[in-house]
Amino acid sequence: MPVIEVTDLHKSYGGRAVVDGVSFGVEEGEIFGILGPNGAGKTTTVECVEGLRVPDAGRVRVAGLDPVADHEKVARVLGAQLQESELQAKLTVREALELYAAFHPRPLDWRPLAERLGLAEKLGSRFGKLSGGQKQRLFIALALVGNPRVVVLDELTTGLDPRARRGTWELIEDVRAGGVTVLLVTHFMEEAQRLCDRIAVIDRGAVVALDTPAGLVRRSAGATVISFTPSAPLDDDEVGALPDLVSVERKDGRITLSGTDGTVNAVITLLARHRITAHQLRVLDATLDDAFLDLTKEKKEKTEGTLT
Ligand SMILES: Nc1ncnc2c1ncn2[C@@H]1O[C@H](COP(=O)(O)OP(=O)(O)OP(=O)(O)O)[C@@H](O)[C@H]1O
Repeated sequence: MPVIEVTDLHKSYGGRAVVDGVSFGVEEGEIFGILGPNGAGKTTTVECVEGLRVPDAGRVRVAGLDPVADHEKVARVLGAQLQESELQAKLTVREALELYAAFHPRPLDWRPLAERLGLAEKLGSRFGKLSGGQKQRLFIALALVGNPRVVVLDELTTGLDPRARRGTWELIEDVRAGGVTVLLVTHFMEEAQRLCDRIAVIDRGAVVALDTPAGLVRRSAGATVISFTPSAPLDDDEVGALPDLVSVERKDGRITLSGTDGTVNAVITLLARHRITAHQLRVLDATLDDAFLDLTKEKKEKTEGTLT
């Protein structure tokens, strides 16, 4: 049974549906990502999972519990990243960690957690005096200190420098290795690709795709791009007839085609048949970025610059 179940969730603000029939299930021990453009309804969805918002319709369960009706029980199994307004400016880092540990029956030892998140030097500092990245790291520590069964991380590493970001990814991988289920909202494709077992892409309040990161990339319309400068002109009709062709661009004698592996093989066969040499040949696989842009219907841009 999934540890998080969201079924046909609906939520409107002022008559405008921002979550419009979202369903997904997260298995125990999974890292499940939610990706989507700004305003897609991701935070609203996870806040319904956390019991911070009351759904208009639909069903949400965390470890079999209703996050609204069983809020206190859910709070014992679920750790969530706080919003800045939820912590008093005068609280020190140590006090915040001790306070949040005290809320839970079997908390983690907060000292190694603070050390791991680079907060050991800041234990005596007041929350209001921390930098944005230090606050963010404290929020991650507070989400984990209760030793939760499920942790919800909304924009986990936003505002962190690259070293802190990588350290946080390793921490989350270790947390998962300990059996914790992670629900992660992110805008960083590298983060989603590295951490997530499965990803739901939400656009305009609805799940438009749910798959593994590799599965999402495979669905991308122009999953493979081949670019080259032919030694002699290529016939338009023959290019247009290539299998699985998604787009063709010609610029300054260079041709860029997107399609599948089949398109690439057919181009190579076509070139060989006409004894045309492909100068500066480049073949690129699509990334999660490409899949995201395709799935959320934004204009995909594969420029010459990215290929050379
Ligand atoms: N309390 C509220 N009252 C009115 N509208 C709201 C409220 N909270 C969110 N919204 C609106 O609902 C929509 C979805 O917001 P939500 O925060 O869920 O999106 P998101 O996908 O998390 O976006 P982002 O990536 O920008 O954080 C947005 O248009 C937002 O302005």
